[in-house]
Amino acid sequence: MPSSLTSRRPITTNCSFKSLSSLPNNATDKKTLVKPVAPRATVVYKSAQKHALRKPGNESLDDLRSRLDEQEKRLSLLEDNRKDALEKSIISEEKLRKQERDSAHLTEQLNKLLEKKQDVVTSLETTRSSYKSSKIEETALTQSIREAKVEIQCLKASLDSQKCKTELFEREALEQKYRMDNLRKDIEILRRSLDQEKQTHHQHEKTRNHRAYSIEKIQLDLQQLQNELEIQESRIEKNKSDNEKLYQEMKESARKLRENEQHLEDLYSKIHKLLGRLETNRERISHINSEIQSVEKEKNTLTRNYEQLLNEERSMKANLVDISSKIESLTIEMQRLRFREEMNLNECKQEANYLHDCLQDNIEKIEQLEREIAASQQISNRNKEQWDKLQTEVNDLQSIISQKEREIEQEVINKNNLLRQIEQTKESISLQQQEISELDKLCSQDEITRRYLHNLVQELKGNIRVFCRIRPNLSKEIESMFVDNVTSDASRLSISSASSVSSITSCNNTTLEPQYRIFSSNSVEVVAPQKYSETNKSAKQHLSKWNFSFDRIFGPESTQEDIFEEISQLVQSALDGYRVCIFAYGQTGSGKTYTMLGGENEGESGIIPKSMRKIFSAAEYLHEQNWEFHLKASFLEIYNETIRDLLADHTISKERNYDIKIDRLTGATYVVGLTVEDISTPYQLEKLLKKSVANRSTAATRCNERSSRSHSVFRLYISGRNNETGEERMGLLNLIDLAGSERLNSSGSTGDRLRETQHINKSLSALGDVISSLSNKEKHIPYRNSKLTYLLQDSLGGDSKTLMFVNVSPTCESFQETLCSLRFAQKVNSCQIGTAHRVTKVDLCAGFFAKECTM
Ligand SMILES: Nc1ncnc2c1ncn2[C@@H]1O[C@H](COP(=O)(O)OP(=O)(O)OP(=O)(O)O)[C@@H](O)[C@H]1O
Repeated sequence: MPSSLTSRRPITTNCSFKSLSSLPNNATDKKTLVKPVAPRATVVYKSAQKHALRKPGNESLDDLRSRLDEQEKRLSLLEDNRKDALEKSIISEEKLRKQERDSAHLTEQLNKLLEKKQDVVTSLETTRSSYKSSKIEETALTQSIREAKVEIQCLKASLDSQKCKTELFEREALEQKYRMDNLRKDIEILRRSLDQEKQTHHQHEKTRNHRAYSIEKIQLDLQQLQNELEIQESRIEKNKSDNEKLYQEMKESARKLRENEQHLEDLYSKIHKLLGRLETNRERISHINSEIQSVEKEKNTLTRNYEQLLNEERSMKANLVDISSKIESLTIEMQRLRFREEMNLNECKQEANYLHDCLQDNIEKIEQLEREIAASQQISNRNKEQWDKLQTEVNDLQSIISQKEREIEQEVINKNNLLRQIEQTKESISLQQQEISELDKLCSQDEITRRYLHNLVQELKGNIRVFCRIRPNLSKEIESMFVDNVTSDASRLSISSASSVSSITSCNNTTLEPQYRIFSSNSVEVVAPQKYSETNKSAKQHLSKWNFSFDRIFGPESTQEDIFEEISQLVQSALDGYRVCIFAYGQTGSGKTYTMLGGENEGESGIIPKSMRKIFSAAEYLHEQNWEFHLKASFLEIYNETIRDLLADHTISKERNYDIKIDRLTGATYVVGLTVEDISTPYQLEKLLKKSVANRSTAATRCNERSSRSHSVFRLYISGRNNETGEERMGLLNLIDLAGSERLNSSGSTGDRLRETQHINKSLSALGDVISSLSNKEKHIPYRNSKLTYLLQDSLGGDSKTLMFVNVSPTCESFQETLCSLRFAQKVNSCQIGTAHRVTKVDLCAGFFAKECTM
């Protein structure tokens, strides 16, 4: 304490006096200082005085001398004692002086320490005052933060209320949208009901009154809807103004937030400054602490000095103890101060942390508020857009309503007109219905007559018929012809066409190449130079001629439709319950597959797909006459005299051995284990055909790169029943694409291909043999000579209808083959193989059809 410290100074002087007072009172100079050693000298002096009191005359000289020596000794002794005392006094004097110096030094140091303490106290006071001011600032800041918080809360509350309002608005907007949707649906329903009304209006006169009533109702509803729309509009208007207000409020709150933000930023900077000041105070305190530590160190050294001095000088001890106690009290005070300072510092730190946290919170809140403001702005924008949309929709709806009103008016006018028309139409319909029933009767009679006449025609034509089809030159063939003409064969002569009916030239218009001249629908003349003639090479004529006549000849210009038109009656026969067999014969590349299955392009479908279409449409037509048809199909190929199921998996079909059997009851042939699929839609049939075509074995030969080296047999089993008459029919349609007929030397085949060709030729000649045997009415028909004839035994007999297509290729290279094919076809054409019979015993046939499926 300053007062105590100031009172120390006089004490220091006292202290020095006190130390001196412990000395003898008269010992203020050197002479008096000798006296303390007197006791010993006094004893010597007293004994000398005692000797001197003796009587001098009574003593001897020796005694005197000895006494003198004694005296001299005593004197020297005294002198030594005196010297010792003097030395000791000098030493003690020096010690005292040193102690005095030390004490003066200590006093000086103490004074310095006191000064330093004074400084520390003053600095502490200034720190305290600055701390107080910072505390005041802090409280002010806390207050302002609190205020800011309150403001933020207010803003939050206002934002919440705005949010609520926005949500409310959104909900309202949704409700409006929902209502609008409902309105739209109502309008849609009304429109539909209007349409229905229109229809019913056309149908029944009775509903007229009801419709008028409903129209009125609709009009009323529309009126109501319009009113509702107006209400909605006013609501939307109100919402718009609310929205505007909300928008303004939001703007205001955003502005306030921005201000608060600014304020918070100021607060933040103040806190920053305060923290800086706190930091400097902390530094100062640490500095003071270090000083205190140094003082403490010094104090310790001093204490040690004091303790030494106390040992030497008791008088100083009390003062030193006092000083040390005071120093201790000061230290305690200092510690107390330090503790307080630390406390303050901790408080400051906590406060600063708290302020920092508050600041962070505020920043986060501000950010959140900003986000919320942005979101609410977006919502308001969206609401605005929705409102605009709703308004446009309302406008649209209004225009639709007005249009609908006009339409309704028009409808009312039309309604009366239509009513009149309905009456007229009704009358005409009743008349037409009468006519139709009459025509129906005539139709069923016609159908019976048609079938009878058709079969009559078929029988007259003969049950085996031959059609010849000459395909056109293919583009690649024409190209190669052109190249030949230009490059190598300049010597060729050109001749004019000899045909007045229809003619084609196969290669070019020269006499050196064969020509096919179609004179009528059933006769063709083949003209060729002698080099093409096998028998007549040495003949004098330049040209050889061959005439062929068939049931029908189709030239290269004939289309697939032309072909099918001619054979469609045969397909009809299959539906009528006959066994029909159509096969295509001819050399490789002559157009057999094209005729049976068709070409790759659209509109080139052949007999098989066309027949299927015909059967489905005819079955549909006959369904009206109570006929119910069931179709089943199988597709097989005969390759190297081995049967393969084209509807079964390739690997299974390859491994299996398919045997042909004959049903003894019906005489029908069937293949054991062959796949027979039920067909109920044209799509199923199309799928089946695709599958079988993919499975069909093809191999490349020199003659045709897509040459099919097997006979393919498509069999369609048709069973029909008339539910009214109970009549039953069972037809079978065989559509066969035979393998290419080639002469061994022309095909150039070797190895496997040679074997294939041999098998093909063998089976084709077996077919010829069967036909000729049938024609000659031989007892034994060699059906078993090949798998093909054995399989077709039931369809090549007298009670079935057979049609053979002889396909002709017009190329020069194929001429010899063509000639062979035409000759074979001519032979077949000359055969007469009996009259066809319809199969009507369904029960028998059912067994026949079921066999292929099960065995
Ligand atoms: N009438 C035709 N009109 C147009 N092109 C045809 C005609 N006939 C056949 N062709 C074409 O001639 C080529 C050979 O025909 P296709 O494959 O039908 O002969 P193919 O007699 O079945 O031969 P293969 O016995 O080798 O199977 C094919 O490209 C085919 O499109």
